Amino acid sequence: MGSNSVEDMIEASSGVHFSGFHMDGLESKIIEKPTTSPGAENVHKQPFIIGVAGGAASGKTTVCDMIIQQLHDQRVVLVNQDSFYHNLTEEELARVHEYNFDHPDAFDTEKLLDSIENLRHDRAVDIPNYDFKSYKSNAFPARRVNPSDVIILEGILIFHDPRVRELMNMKIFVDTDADVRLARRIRRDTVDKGRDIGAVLDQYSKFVKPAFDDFILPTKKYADIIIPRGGDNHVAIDLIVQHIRTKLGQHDLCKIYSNLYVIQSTFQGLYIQVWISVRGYVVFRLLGVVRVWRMRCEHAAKVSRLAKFLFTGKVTMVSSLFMKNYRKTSQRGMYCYWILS
Ligand SMILES: Nc1ncnc2c1ncn2[C@@H]1O[C@H](COP(=O)(O)OP(=O)(O)O)[C@@H](O)[C@H]1O
Ligand SMILES: Nc1ccn([C@@H]2O[C@H](COP(=O)(O)O)[C@@H](O)[C@H]2O)c(=O)n1
Repeated sequence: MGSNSVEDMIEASSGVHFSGFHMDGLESKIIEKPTTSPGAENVHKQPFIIGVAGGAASGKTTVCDMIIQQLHDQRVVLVNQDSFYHNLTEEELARVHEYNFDHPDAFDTEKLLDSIENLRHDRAVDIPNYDFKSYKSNAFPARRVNPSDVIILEGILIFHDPRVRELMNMKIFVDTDADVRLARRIRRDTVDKGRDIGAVLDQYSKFVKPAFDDFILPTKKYADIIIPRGGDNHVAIDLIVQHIRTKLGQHDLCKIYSNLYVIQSTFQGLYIQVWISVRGYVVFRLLGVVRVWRMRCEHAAKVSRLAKFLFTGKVTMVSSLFMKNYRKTSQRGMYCYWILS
């Protein structure tokens, strides 16, 4: 029996309204906890925040650019941790070769947090344009950044502060060999920044390498994904982009319905794999295709019975869970609460 005919039968028998929302590749995983349950129209839309860390010249910016290019149908902004370097005092400027730009204290993390908080609350922010030559964050006009669907936070120590880390929906660590990073750094700092090669090597051995070992490498454990070879790793980047798209699908639902849960499937190989409940609406995955069915609770019982009939035995637990939930719950809004409790 083809999937369309099954869906048609279910739709015909239950009188459900098919919203037409597709989420291919939805995973069976809890993805978001509800906090409040305002009406769908009033729910504040939260951006999907991706953190990209890794050593200097590991290819973080390159990886971010590739991700942004591939996510061309999304509104994405890139916020670089470099923009939040503290301005140096006159004294520090006079002895700049003794300044450690690779230490967590070199960054104004409070300002970074403030900017992200504003973006998360739909407010545009001005991100400083850091100048590596003058060591100033106010040498150029700031960049106006508008709230977006996706925010990418990139920087050597972007995983260092737990408050920043906790804002991230996905964490990526770009893992490139130290000798490759050093070779790129020498070229970049001498050619692009006009620095003396002796000073570049001194800075590397005095600050960059120790800080990598002490502060950057220890944050690798927070990464959800580690990309070896940075931008050369097209397979990893393709997979990440695919994953972001999937997550954005789920995330969009969570943005719309604040009390949405995706529940863990324990019935491997079943046709109905994932059940999500949204304040009286039901979303489920049927025959490998994820569809959002909008139905009232009274229709849910009919669909449950039909599913049980069609997939005899296979969906007993799901449907009984479903029925039990339906019977126990008189208020529509309580539906998903019961499933997880
Ligand atoms: N895969 C690569 N192959 C060759 N050069 C690269 C590659 N990735 C990055 N680079 C170069 O290395 C330097 C640092 O890359 P970048 O992406 O800016 O790293 P990061 O943001 O980690 O400092 C840049 O000059 C960039 O052009
Ligand atoms: N005035 C400065 C500020 C920073 N650096 C170095 O930049 C590196 C971080 O930038 P990436 O884009 O490579 O992540 C870091 O290692 C700092 O030492 C600098 O040299 N001068």
